[in-house]
Amino acid sequence: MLLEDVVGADLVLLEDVVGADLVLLEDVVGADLVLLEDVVGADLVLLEDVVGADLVLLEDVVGADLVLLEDVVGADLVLLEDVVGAELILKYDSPSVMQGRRDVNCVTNWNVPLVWEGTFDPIVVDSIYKKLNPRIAVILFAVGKYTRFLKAFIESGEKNFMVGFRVTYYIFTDHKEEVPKVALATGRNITVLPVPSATRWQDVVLGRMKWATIAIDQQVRREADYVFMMDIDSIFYHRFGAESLSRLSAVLHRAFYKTTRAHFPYERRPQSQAYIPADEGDYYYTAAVWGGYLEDMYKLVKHCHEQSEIDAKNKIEAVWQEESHLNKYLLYNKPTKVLSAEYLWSAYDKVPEDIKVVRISQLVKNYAEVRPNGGN
Ligand SMILES: CC(=O)N[C@H]1[C@@H](OP(=O)(O)OP(=O)(O)OC[C@H]2O[C@@H](n3ccc(=O)[nH]c3=O)[C@H](O)[C@@H]2O)O[C@H](CO)[C@H](O)[C@@H]1O
Ligand SMILES: [Mn+2]
Repeated sequence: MLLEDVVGADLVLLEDVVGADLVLLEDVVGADLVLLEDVVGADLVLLEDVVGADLVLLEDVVGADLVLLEDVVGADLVLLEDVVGAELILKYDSPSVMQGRRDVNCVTNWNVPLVWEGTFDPIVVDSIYKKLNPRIAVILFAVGKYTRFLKAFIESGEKNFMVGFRVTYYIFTDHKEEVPKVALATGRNITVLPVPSATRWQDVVLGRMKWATIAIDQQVRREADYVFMMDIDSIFYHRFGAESLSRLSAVLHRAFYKTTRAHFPYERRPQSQAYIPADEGDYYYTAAVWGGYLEDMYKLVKHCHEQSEIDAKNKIEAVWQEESHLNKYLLYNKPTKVLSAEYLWSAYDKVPEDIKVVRISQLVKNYAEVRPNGGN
Protein backbone atom coordinates (compact mmCIF):
# COMPACT_ATOMS: atom_id res chain seq x y z
CA MET A 1 0.00 0.00 0.00
CA LEU A 2 1.72 3.14 -1.18
CA LEU A 3 0.60 6.77 -1.01
CA GLU A 4 3.10 9.17 -2.49
CA ASP A 5 3.26 12.87 -3.35
CA VAL A 6 -0.02 13.89 -1.84
CA VAL A 7 0.05 17.68 -1.96
CA GLY A 8 -2.43 20.14 -0.52
CA ALA A 9 -5.15 17.74 0.67
CA ASP A 10 -7.16 18.78 3.71
CA LEU A 11 -7.49 15.22 4.85
CA VAL A 12 -5.49 12.11 4.05
CA LEU A 13 -7.28 9.08 5.41
CA LEU A 14 -6.19 5.47 5.27
CA GLU A 15 -8.67 3.22 6.98
CA ASP A 16 -9.03 -0.55 7.36
CA VAL A 17 -5.80 -1.51 5.72
CA VAL A 18 -5.69 -5.22 6.37
CA GLY A 19 -2.95 -7.65 5.49
CA ALA A 20 -0.55 -5.35 3.60
CA ASP A 21 3.15 -6.03 4.22
CA LEU A 22 4.10 -2.43 3.90
CA VAL A 23 2.08 0.74 4.40
CA LEU A 24 4.00 3.70 3.10
CA LEU A 25 2.95 7.35 3.20
CA GLU A 26 5.52 9.53 1.55
CA ASP A 27 5.73 13.21 0.68
CA VAL A 28 2.41 14.24 2.09
CA VAL A 29 2.63 18.02 2.01
CA GLY A 30 0.26 20.56 3.49
CA ALA A 31 -2.53 18.24 4.66
CA ASP A 32 -4.45 19.44 7.70
CA LEU A 33 -5.00 15.94 8.99
CA VAL A 34 -3.25 12.70 8.17
CA LEU A 35 -5.12 9.78 9.63
CA LEU A 36 -4.11 6.13 9.58
CA GLU A 37 -6.69 3.96 11.21
CA ASP A 38 -7.16 0.22 11.62
CA VAL A 39 -4.02 -0.88 9.96
CA VAL A 40 -3.89 -4.57 10.75
CA GLY A 41 -1.10 -7.01 10.10
CA ALA A 42 1.36 -4.81 8.17
CA ASP A 43 5.03 -5.54 8.88
CA LEU A 44 6.17 -2.01 8.42
CA VAL A 45 4.23 1.25 8.65
CA LEU A 46 6.34 4.06 7.30
CA LEU A 47 5.50 7.77 7.33
CA GLU A 48 8.13 9.77 5.51
CA ASP A 49 8.36 13.45 4.67
CA VAL A 50 5.01 14.40 6.03
CA VAL A 51 5.33 18.17 6.00
CA GLY A 52 3.08 20.80 7.53
CA ALA A 53 0.19 18.63 8.73
CA ASP A 54 -1.63 20.02 11.74
CA LEU A 55 -2.30 16.60 13.15
CA VAL A 56 -0.91 13.18 12.30
CA LEU A 57 -2.94 10.48 13.94
CA LEU A 58 -2.15 6.79 13.94
CA GLU A 59 -4.89 4.78 15.55
CA ASP A 60 -5.40 1.07 16.02
CA VAL A 61 -2.28 -0.06 14.29
CA VAL A 62 -2.13 -3.71 15.25
CA GLY A 63 0.50 -6.30 14.58
CA ALA A 64 3.10 -4.16 12.81
CA ASP A 65 6.73 -4.93 13.67
CA LEU A 66 7.92 -1.44 13.17
CA VAL A 67 6.33 2.01 12.91
CA LEU A 68 8.82 4.45 11.50
CA LEU A 69 8.24 8.21 11.46
CA GLU A 70 10.87 9.88 9.34
CA ASP A 71 11.07 13.60 8.77
CA VAL A 72 7.60 14.35 9.97
CA VAL A 73 8.08 18.09 10.08
CA GLY A 74 5.93 20.97 11.22
CA ALA A 75 3.06 18.96 12.70
CA ASP A 76 1.69 20.42 15.89
CA LEU A 77 0.83 17.04 17.14
CA VAL A 78 1.61 13.45 16.29
CA LEU A 79 -0.69 11.17 18.15
CA LEU A 80 -0.26 7.43 18.37
CA GLU A 81 -3.25 5.77 19.87
CA ASP A 82 -3.57 2.06 20.34
CA VAL A 83 -0.51 1.28 18.34
CA VAL A 84 -0.03 -2.20 19.68
CA GLY A 85 3.08 -4.33 19.65
CA ALA A 86 5.14 -2.28 17.22
CA GLU A 87 8.54 -0.79 17.88
CA LEU A 88 8.42 2.97 17.27
CA ILE A 89 11.30 4.82 15.72
CA LEU A 90 11.39 8.59 15.32
CA LYS A 91 13.78 10.03 12.77
CA TYR A 92 14.36 13.73 12.42
CA ASP A 93 16.93 16.24 11.20
CA SER A 94 20.06 16.66 13.21
CA PRO A 95 19.45 19.54 15.64
CA SER A 96 21.57 22.62 14.96
CA VAL A 97 23.82 24.46 17.35
CA MET A 98 23.90 27.50 15.08
CA GLN A 99 20.28 27.91 14.08
CA GLY A 100 17.39 28.95 16.27
CA ARG A 101 15.37 31.97 17.37
CA ARG A 102 17.52 35.11 17.24
CA ASP A 103 14.85 37.73 17.84
CA VAL A 104 14.27 36.80 21.49
CA ASN A 105 16.34 35.49 24.38
CA CYS A 106 15.82 31.74 24.84
CA VAL A 107 17.60 31.27 28.16
CA THR A 108 17.43 33.02 31.55
CA ASN A 109 20.45 34.34 33.43
CA TRP A 110 20.17 31.32 35.74
CA ASN A 111 20.45 29.18 32.65
CA VAL A 112 17.03 27.58 32.25
CA PRO A 113 15.02 27.55 29.02
CA LEU A 114 12.83 30.44 28.03
CA VAL A 115 10.32 28.66 25.82
CA TRP A 116 9.10 30.14 22.53
CA GLU A 117 7.67 28.66 19.36
CA GLY A 118 10.66 27.62 17.29
CA THR A 119 12.81 26.57 20.26
CA PHE A 120 11.59 22.98 20.41
CA ASP A 121 10.35 20.16 18.20
CA PRO A 122 6.88 19.30 19.53
CA ILE A 123 7.08 15.71 18.29
CA VAL A 124 10.43 15.08 19.93
CA VAL A 125 9.41 16.72 23.22
CA ASP A 126 6.11 14.89 23.47
CA SER A 127 7.75 11.55 22.69
CA ILE A 128 10.18 12.02 25.59
CA TYR A 129 7.41 12.72 28.09
CA LYS A 130 5.10 10.10 26.58
CA LYS A 131 7.47 7.42 27.86
CA LEU A 132 6.93 8.71 31.40
CA ASN A 133 3.19 8.90 30.79
CA PRO A 134 2.72 11.55 33.51
CA ARG A 135 -0.60 12.30 35.19
CA ILE A 136 -1.33 15.99 34.89
CA ALA A 137 -3.68 17.86 37.24
CA VAL A 138 -5.15 21.23 36.31
CA ILE A 139 -6.56 23.09 39.31
CA LEU A 140 -9.27 25.54 38.29
CA PHE A 141 -11.72 27.86 40.02
CA ALA A 142 -15.20 28.69 38.76
CA VAL A 143 -16.81 30.60 41.61
CA GLY A 144 -19.96 32.69 41.23
CA LYS A 145 -20.54 33.71 37.63
CA TYR A 146 -17.24 32.30 36.41
CA THR A 147 -18.87 28.91 35.72
CA ARG A 148 -19.85 30.39 32.34
CA PHE A 149 -16.21 30.06 31.24
CA LEU A 150 -15.90 26.32 31.96
CA LYS A 151 -17.31 24.91 28.74
CA ALA A 152 -15.09 26.76 26.27
CA PHE A 153 -12.02 26.31 28.47
CA ILE A 154 -12.38 22.55 28.71
CA GLU A 155 -13.52 22.02 25.13
CA SER A 156 -10.57 23.98 23.78
CA GLY A 157 -8.28 22.30 26.31
CA GLU A 158 -9.29 18.91 24.97
CA LYS A 159 -8.13 19.99 21.52
CA ASN A 160 -4.91 21.71 22.56
CA PHE A 161 -3.76 21.07 26.13
CA MET A 162 -1.47 18.08 26.64
CA VAL A 163 -3.28 16.10 23.97
CA GLY A 164 -2.49 12.41 24.26
CA PHE A 165 -1.58 12.73 27.95
CA ARG A 166 -3.52 11.85 31.10
CA VAL A 167 -5.20 14.99 32.41
CA THR A 168 -7.63 15.63 35.27
CA TYR A 169 -9.36 18.98 35.57
CA TYR A 170 -10.03 19.67 39.28
CA ILE A 171 -12.76 22.29 39.32
CA PHE A 172 -13.42 24.23 42.52
CA THR A 173 -16.90 25.71 42.36
CA ASP A 174 -19.83 26.84 44.49
CA HIS A 175 -22.25 25.87 41.67
CA LYS A 176 -21.55 22.25 40.86
CA GLU A 177 -24.80 21.98 38.90
CA GLU A 178 -23.35 24.47 36.43
CA VAL A 179 -20.35 22.33 35.53
CA PRO A 180 -21.02 21.37 31.91
CA LYS A 181 -20.86 17.87 30.53
CA VAL A 182 -17.98 17.91 28.11
CA ALA A 183 -16.83 14.91 26.09
CA LEU A 184 -13.31 14.05 27.22
CA ALA A 185 -10.71 11.92 25.47
CA THR A 186 -9.62 8.65 27.08
CA GLY A 187 -7.43 9.08 30.11
CA ARG A 188 -8.94 12.48 30.85
CA ASN A 189 -11.32 13.32 33.70
CA ILE A 190 -13.13 16.04 35.58
CA THR A 191 -13.28 16.16 39.39
CA VAL A 192 -15.58 18.73 40.96
CA LEU A 193 -14.66 20.10 44.40
CA PRO A 194 -16.75 22.37 46.65
CA VAL A 195 -15.63 25.84 47.65
CA PRO A 196 -17.58 28.55 49.50
CA SER A 197 -19.11 31.46 47.57
CA ALA A 198 -17.38 34.80 47.93
CA THR A 199 -18.40 38.40 48.33
CA ARG A 200 -15.04 39.75 47.16
CA TRP A 201 -13.22 38.55 44.01
CA GLN A 202 -9.97 39.22 45.87
CA ASP A 203 -10.86 36.41 48.28
CA VAL A 204 -11.35 33.97 45.40
CA VAL A 205 -8.05 34.68 43.65
CA LEU A 206 -6.01 34.75 46.86
CA GLY A 207 -7.89 31.73 48.21
CA ARG A 208 -6.61 29.67 45.31
CA MET A 209 -3.36 29.12 47.22
CA LYS A 210 -5.25 27.82 50.24
CA TRP A 211 -7.62 25.52 48.36
CA ALA A 212 -4.84 24.16 46.15
CA THR A 213 -2.86 23.32 49.29
CA ILE A 214 -5.84 21.46 50.75
CA ALA A 215 -6.69 19.67 47.50
CA ILE A 216 -3.12 18.47 46.98
CA ASP A 217 -2.97 17.23 50.59
CA GLN A 218 -6.30 15.45 50.52
CA GLN A 219 -6.46 14.05 46.99
CA VAL A 220 -4.30 15.32 44.16
CA ARG A 221 -1.04 14.01 45.62
CA ARG A 222 -2.26 10.44 45.06
CA GLU A 223 -3.53 11.14 41.56
CA ALA A 224 -1.02 13.36 39.75
CA ASP A 225 2.64 13.88 38.96
CA TYR A 226 2.37 17.44 37.65
CA VAL A 227 0.02 20.23 38.69
CA PHE A 228 -1.03 23.31 36.74
CA MET A 229 -2.93 26.28 38.14
CA MET A 230 -4.92 28.24 35.58
CA ASP A 231 -7.47 31.04 35.30
CA ILE A 232 -10.75 29.82 33.85
CA ASP A 233 -11.57 32.89 31.71
CA SER A 234 -9.37 31.68 28.87
CA ILE A 235 -9.46 29.66 25.67
CA PHE A 236 -6.79 27.43 24.16
CA TYR A 237 -6.07 28.14 20.49
CA HIS A 238 -2.91 26.20 19.83
CA ARG A 239 -0.76 23.39 21.12
CA PHE A 240 0.21 23.64 24.81
CA GLY A 241 2.28 20.50 25.24
CA ALA A 242 4.99 18.70 27.16
CA GLU A 243 7.53 21.44 26.43
CA SER A 244 5.86 23.33 29.29
CA LEU A 245 6.68 20.67 31.89
CA SER A 246 9.44 21.07 34.47
CA ARG A 247 9.86 21.19 38.26
CA LEU A 248 8.49 24.73 38.28
CA SER A 249 7.34 26.49 35.13
CA ALA A 250 6.10 30.07 35.14
CA VAL A 251 4.71 32.26 32.36
CA LEU A 252 5.87 35.78 31.52
CA HIS A 253 3.02 38.24 31.97
CA ARG A 254 2.20 39.59 28.51
CA ALA A 255 2.03 43.19 29.69
CA PHE A 256 5.51 43.33 31.20
CA TYR A 257 7.81 41.00 29.30
CA LYS A 258 9.46 43.78 27.34
CA THR A 259 9.93 46.13 30.28
CA THR A 260 12.32 46.15 33.21
CA ARG A 261 11.74 45.56 36.91
CA ALA A 262 11.17 49.26 37.55
CA HIS A 263 7.81 48.84 35.77
CA PHE A 264 6.73 45.54 37.34
CA PRO A 265 3.66 45.74 39.60
CA TYR A 266 5.39 43.84 42.42
CA GLU A 267 4.28 44.45 45.98
CA ARG A 268 6.44 47.38 47.06
CA ARG A 269 5.16 47.91 50.61
CA PRO A 270 7.57 46.36 53.14
CA GLN A 271 4.62 45.63 55.47
CA SER A 272 3.46 42.81 53.15
CA GLN A 273 5.10 39.40 53.02
CA ALA A 274 5.05 39.72 49.23
CA TYR A 275 7.37 42.76 49.37
CA ILE A 276 10.12 42.93 46.77
CA PRO A 277 12.67 45.77 47.07
CA ALA A 278 12.90 48.18 44.12
CA ASP A 279 16.30 46.95 42.97
CA GLU A 280 15.31 43.26 42.86
CA GLY A 281 13.30 41.11 40.48
CA ASP A 282 13.79 38.94 37.40
CA TYR A 283 10.55 38.88 35.44
CA TYR A 284 6.91 39.55 36.18
CA TYR A 285 5.03 36.24 36.07
CA THR A 286 1.30 35.85 35.62
CA ALA A 287 -0.67 33.91 38.22
CA ALA A 288 -3.08 32.82 35.50
CA VAL A 289 -0.98 29.91 34.21
CA TRP A 290 1.81 28.11 36.00
CA GLY A 291 2.74 24.56 36.93
CA GLY A 292 5.31 22.00 37.91
CA TYR A 293 6.04 18.76 39.78
CA LEU A 294 3.44 18.08 42.37
CA GLU A 295 5.71 18.42 45.43
CA ASP A 296 7.35 21.60 44.16
CA MET A 297 3.92 23.07 43.49
CA TYR A 298 2.76 21.99 46.93
CA LYS A 299 5.65 23.79 48.63
CA LEU A 300 4.85 26.89 46.61
CA VAL A 301 1.09 27.06 47.21
CA LYS A 302 1.50 26.22 50.91
CA HIS A 303 4.13 28.91 51.38
CA CYS A 304 2.10 31.54 49.54
CA HIS A 305 -1.00 30.62 51.53
CA GLU A 306 0.92 31.00 54.81
CA GLN A 307 2.38 34.33 53.70
CA SER A 308 -1.09 35.62 52.85
CA GLU A 309 -2.32 34.53 56.30
CA ILE A 310 0.42 36.61 57.92
CA ASP A 311 -0.61 39.54 55.72
CA ALA A 312 -4.24 39.09 56.81
CA LYS A 313 -3.21 39.21 60.48
CA ASN A 314 -1.33 42.41 59.75
CA LYS A 315 -4.38 43.80 57.91
CA ILE A 316 -2.68 44.11 54.58
CA GLU A 317 -3.52 42.46 51.23
CA ALA A 318 -0.82 42.22 48.56
CA VAL A 319 -1.40 44.53 45.62
CA TRP A 320 -2.11 41.69 43.14
CA GLN A 321 -3.14 39.12 45.73
CA GLU A 322 -1.77 35.63 44.98
CA GLU A 323 0.14 36.92 41.95
CA SER A 324 2.26 39.14 44.22
CA HIS A 325 3.07 36.20 46.51
CA LEU A 326 3.84 34.00 43.51
CA ASN A 327 6.26 36.57 42.15
CA LYS A 328 7.98 36.90 45.50
CA TYR A 329 8.38 33.12 45.80
CA LEU A 330 9.72 32.74 42.27
CA LEU A 331 12.28 35.50 42.80
CA TYR A 332 13.96 33.52 45.57
CA ASN A 333 13.07 30.03 44.26
CA LYS A 334 13.79 30.35 40.56
CA PRO A 335 11.55 28.54 38.10
CA THR A 336 13.23 25.72 36.20
CA LYS A 337 11.52 26.79 32.99
CA VAL A 338 10.15 30.14 31.93
CA LEU A 339 7.38 30.08 29.35
CA SER A 340 6.95 33.02 26.99
CA ALA A 341 3.73 35.04 26.84
CA GLU A 342 2.57 32.59 24.12
CA TYR A 343 1.47 30.55 27.14
CA LEU A 344 -0.99 33.24 28.16
CA TRP A 345 -1.97 36.03 25.86
CA SER A 346 -5.09 38.19 26.12
CA ALA A 347 -7.84 39.20 23.75
CA TYR A 348 -7.37 42.74 25.09
CA ASP A 349 -4.00 43.08 23.36
CA LYS A 350 -2.69 43.01 19.79
CA VAL A 351 -0.36 40.09 19.09
CA PRO A 352 3.18 41.40 18.44
CA GLU A 353 5.71 40.02 15.95
CA ASP A 354 7.64 37.91 18.50
CA ILE A 355 4.54 35.98 19.60
CA LYS A 356 4.39 33.45 16.75
CA VAL A 357 1.49 31.51 18.23
CA VAL A 358 -1.08 32.28 20.88
CA ARG A 359 -1.51 29.01 22.76
CA ILE A 360 -4.04 30.23 25.27
CA SER A 361 -5.64 33.62 25.66
CA GLN A 362 -7.71 35.42 28.27
CA LEU A 363 -11.15 36.49 27.14
CA VAL A 364 -12.49 40.00 27.21
CA LYS A 365 -14.96 40.11 30.07
CA ASN A 366 -17.16 42.64 31.78
CA TYR A 367 -15.38 42.82 35.13
CA ALA A 368 -18.17 44.77 36.80
CA GLU A 369 -20.79 42.23 35.74
CA VAL A 370 -18.93 38.99 36.37
CA ARG A 371 -17.25 39.73 39.72
CA PRO A 372 -19.24 39.68 42.97
CA ASN A 373 -17.97 43.09 44.03
CA GLY A 374 -17.40 44.41 40.49
CA GLY A 375 -14.42 46.37 39.32
CA ASN A 376 -10.76 45.59 38.90
C1 LIG B 1 -3.34 37.49 33.19
C2 LIG B 1 -3.22 37.65 34.62
O1 LIG B 1 -2.21 38.06 35.12
N1 LIG B 1 -4.28 37.33 35.38
C3 LIG B 1 -4.38 37.69 36.76
C4 LIG B 1 -5.38 38.79 36.85
O2 LIG B 1 -6.47 38.17 36.17
P1 LIG B 1 -7.91 38.58 35.84
O3 LIG B 1 -8.08 40.05 35.94
O4 LIG B 1 -8.26 37.93 34.58
O5 LIG B 1 -8.60 37.85 37.09
P2 LIG B 1 -9.88 36.92 37.06
O6 LIG B 1 -11.07 37.76 37.22
O7 LIG B 1 -9.84 36.05 35.87
O8 LIG B 1 -9.65 36.06 38.37
C5 LIG B 1 -8.73 34.98 38.38
C6 LIG B 1 -9.45 33.63 38.43
O9 LIG B 1 -10.08 33.45 39.70
C7 LIG B 1 -11.30 32.76 39.55
N2 LIG B 1 -12.41 33.63 39.97
C8 LIG B 1 -12.24 34.95 40.21
C9 LIG B 1 -13.28 35.73 40.69
C10 LIG B 1 -14.55 35.15 40.90
O10 LIG B 1 -15.51 35.78 41.31
N3 LIG B 1 -14.69 33.82 40.64
C11 LIG B 1 -13.68 33.05 40.19
O11 LIG B 1 -13.86 31.87 39.95
C12 LIG B 1 -11.41 32.37 38.08
O12 LIG B 1 -10.80 31.11 37.89
C13 LIG B 1 -10.58 33.45 37.42
O13 LIG B 1 -10.14 33.09 36.13
O14 LIG B 1 -5.56 39.21 38.19
C14 LIG B 1 -5.95 38.18 39.12
C15 LIG B 1 -6.09 38.78 40.50
O15 LIG B 1 -4.95 39.40 40.95
C16 LIG B 1 -5.02 36.97 39.08
O16 LIG B 1 -3.75 37.27 39.60
C17 LIG B 1 -4.88 36.53 37.64
O17 LIG B 1 -4.03 35.43 37.56
MN1 LIG C 1 -8.39 35.83 34.32
